[in-house]
Amino acid sequence: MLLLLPAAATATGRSDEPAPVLYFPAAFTAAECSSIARIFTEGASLEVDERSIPNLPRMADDYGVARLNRFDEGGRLQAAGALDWVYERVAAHLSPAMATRVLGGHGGGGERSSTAQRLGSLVEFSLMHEFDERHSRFDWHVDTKPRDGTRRTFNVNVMLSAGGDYSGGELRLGAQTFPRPFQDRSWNLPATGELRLGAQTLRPQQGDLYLYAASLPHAVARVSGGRRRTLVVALRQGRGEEAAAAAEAGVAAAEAEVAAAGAEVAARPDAPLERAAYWAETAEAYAALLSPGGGLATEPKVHLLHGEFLEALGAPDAARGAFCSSYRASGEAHAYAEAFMADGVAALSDAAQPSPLQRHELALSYLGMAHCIAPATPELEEGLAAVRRARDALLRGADGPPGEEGTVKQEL
Ligand SMILES: O=C(O)CCC(=O)C(=O)O
Ligand SMILES: [Fe+2]
Repeated sequence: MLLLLPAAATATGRSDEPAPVLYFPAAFTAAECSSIARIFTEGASLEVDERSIPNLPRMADDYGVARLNRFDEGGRLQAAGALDWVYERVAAHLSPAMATRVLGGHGGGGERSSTAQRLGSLVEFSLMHEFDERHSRFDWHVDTKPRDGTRRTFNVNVMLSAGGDYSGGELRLGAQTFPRPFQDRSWNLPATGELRLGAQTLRPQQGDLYLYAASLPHAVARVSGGRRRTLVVALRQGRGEEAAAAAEAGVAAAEAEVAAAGAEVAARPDAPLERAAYWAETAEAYAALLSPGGGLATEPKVHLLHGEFLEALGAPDAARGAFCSSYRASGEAHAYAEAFMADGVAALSDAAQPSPLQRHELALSYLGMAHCIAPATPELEEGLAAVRRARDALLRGADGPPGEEGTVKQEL
């Protein structure tokens, strides 16, 4: 069944390369799901992954991971061919257009292999996720960012557990909605059934197969009981194919598009931007997801991920804007702005700073942050202007007006 979604394009007029989510209900039988689970429980190593993910300064670190991974250490299961039938099944669901989209072209020469072989050759790793009441969460995250060197492209997931095996544990995914036939299966579809980018809450049935870009934000909601198992296959781009793919997609055009979505992309000669078209799509997806109708505008963590994406892209100013949006999305913009403002005032008399100029620069960065979080705050604007004047006076030299620091503090 072909569900390649042609949509995100509408925002920019691109019609060829949507950020797709491919969904295939009942791609595996219950017995096959049990076989996959057995392959991993018997042949893979058990990893406990429990982490708290650092949040922005002053925000509580309440994002985290608590999961069990049955990891195919060193790709042993894969090398032994234990997963070949799984790759074959996945490949069998991909139309030629989808296969090209997910697995890339066959650039770089070499034998033209079957879709399943090609898929197998692009597996970065395979694991089985296990969530239970103790290992119950995997908060908003992405699995690849620009210039991270991973070449990760798509996540392939198979839901191995039956609905009655666990409670909670929905997959939240910033991606496109699915077409009408799946409307009755708790996809968050708009009533009209049109395609649009947004926040999806998926409750896959046992055996369902779904693929989505690893750069899109996603999260596993808390599992409140039972055991939830999923197969996770991480795909990457083939080696030596970037040049061919880039020539095809037109890197310059794609980079311009990324830039348009993420403000100025600073030159990063240290680490060239690979897969520009992939990141252009990701930028587009974030813009849509975080727009008022996109469904994720109120998720502080997704704004933070957006900021990290823009930072990695080389657009620090746009990244700062996204971080400020994260504070705003918390619903406590004022409290955060006030706290940064207090930091700014304190910086003016921070003895740890070696000079008055440095005290002012530090104060300006705090006040700038406060202003970015709460732009329409008159006293902040006045304070910022006052500190800027004092800093400029310091820059002009010793002939600046005396007592600026004191005056500024009073103004603030
Ligand atoms: O639903 C799951 O268990 C996996 C989701 C995920 O984060 C991934 O496959 O990368
Ligand atoms: Fe993930």
